[in-house]
Amino acid sequence: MADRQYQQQIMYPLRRSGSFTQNVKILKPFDSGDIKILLLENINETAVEILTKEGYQVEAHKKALPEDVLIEKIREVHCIGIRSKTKLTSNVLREAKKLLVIGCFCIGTNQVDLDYAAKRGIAVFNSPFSNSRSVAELVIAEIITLSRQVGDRNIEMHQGIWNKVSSECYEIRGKTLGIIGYGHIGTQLSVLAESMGMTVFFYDIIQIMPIGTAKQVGSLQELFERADFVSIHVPETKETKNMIGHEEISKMKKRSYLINASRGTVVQIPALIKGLQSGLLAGAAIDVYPREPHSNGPHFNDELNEWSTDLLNCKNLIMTPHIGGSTEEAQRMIGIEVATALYKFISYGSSIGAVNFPEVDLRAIQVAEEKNIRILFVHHNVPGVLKEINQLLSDHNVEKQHSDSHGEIAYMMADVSSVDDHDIREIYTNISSIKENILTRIVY
Ligand SMILES: NC(=O)C1=CN([C@@H]2O[C@H](COP(=O)(O)OP(=O)(O)OC[C@H]3O[C@@H](n4cnc5c(N)ncnc54)[C@H](O)[C@@H]3O)[C@@H](O)[C@H]2O)C=CC1
Ligand SMILES: O=C(O)CCC(=O)C(=O)O
Repeated sequence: MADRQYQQQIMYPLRRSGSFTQNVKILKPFDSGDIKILLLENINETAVEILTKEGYQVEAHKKALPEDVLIEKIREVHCIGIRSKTKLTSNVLREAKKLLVIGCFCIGTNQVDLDYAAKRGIAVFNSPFSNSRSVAELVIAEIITLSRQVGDRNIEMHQGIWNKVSSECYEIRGKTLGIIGYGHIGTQLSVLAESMGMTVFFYDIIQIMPIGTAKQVGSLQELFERADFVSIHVPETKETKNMIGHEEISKMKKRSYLINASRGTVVQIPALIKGLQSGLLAGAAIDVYPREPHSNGPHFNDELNEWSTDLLNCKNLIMTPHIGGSTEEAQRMIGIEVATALYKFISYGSSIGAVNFPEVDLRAIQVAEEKNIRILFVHHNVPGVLKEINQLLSDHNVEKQHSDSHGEIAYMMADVSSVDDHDIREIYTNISSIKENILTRIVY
């Protein structure tokens, strides 16, 4: 058996995936040794299984790591998987000398410095909608719970207090829901709310086709004037930071309800507390906070956020520990989806679905194409680079090539046939010496 074929079949026997046909060649990296993966924040077991089966070394932790430990560990790994708590700032990423790819096992990617990662040639993947339904269902539960003051009755019963009241307890049928951010979660919520007899209005910065009989409004002001319940489903951006403060809350209908399961920086909590204390708001539900603890335990206090005690003392306030997407179904789906994107990028170079990177892919190399190699080249997006690379490859047969750009960076994949083992290093050295090179890899 030829040496390369032997390595692929004997040394990498686990690197097989159900999504690949038998004729597809299992590729292995040139010159990067064993691939090490660090998974944090209790990422679902499905991801651990998929990545281990690919032959990678997987280290999984249940919690987020303190920044100094994170920096220590990130220096050694090719891939890191996180959820919403781990902050991958430029300070942290600067230390990541071997890092190829980041997997956000969630929807939000605001915890990662996406531009800095791209400039370093590090692709970032997320799971754009696998937990959307879970968030929407939680919000529906909260709308009913707030409307019936179930949270307060539950606390009282746990204290042995029987307090049977109907004052200010309502059905949700016939009430109006105002959704801010009509994306994956907002639209799911819209459908569920309408099926329970609510009228839905939404505000979004882009024009969106309404689902069912929901209607888009032109301003937040209009939404606040109409809505009995306001639920926020925007990403964390410069524009959404502190989006809801005293001024916005004062425009909401008297005795309305505010729900935030988006990001903790979107609602100014002191303004929310004031709205609840003054009686303007009849209740609120909060799943996300400006600062969230790194691990489970008794960490939610004034040291973490200075207003915690005031918030905890508010009436008809449901507080949950960022569990909008925390269901078995969502976590399983996210585990499969993100882990699959990660191994396809690491082993085959496909960047389809990356959030900060040009999306490039090539059809698979077949087992019969024994001497084919795949060049993966991330470079600065300036004129003349492709000419240079194609000159370097002019003595070889480029079977297929795909290139695309995203802002300042570009990514090229090229499959080259009939390359002898001793030529691989030379190709690698030549390409990675191009002035505009950010990151060159070869898999074969
Ligand atoms: N609590 C939890 O566990 C979870 C929280 N989330 C958060 O929810 C956010 C939304 O998730 P998806 O619906 O999947 O996102 P999405 O990207 O599908 O939809 C977001 C919508 O917000 C709109 N938008 C952006 N900026 C806006 C602004 N300034 N004003 C009004 N609308 C604006 C966008 O145009 C888009 O239609 C995520 O970015 C994440 O931060 C997501 C999943 C779970
Ligand atoms: O489940 C998580 O850790 C984070 C969920 C979330 O906020 C997201 O998907 O953006």
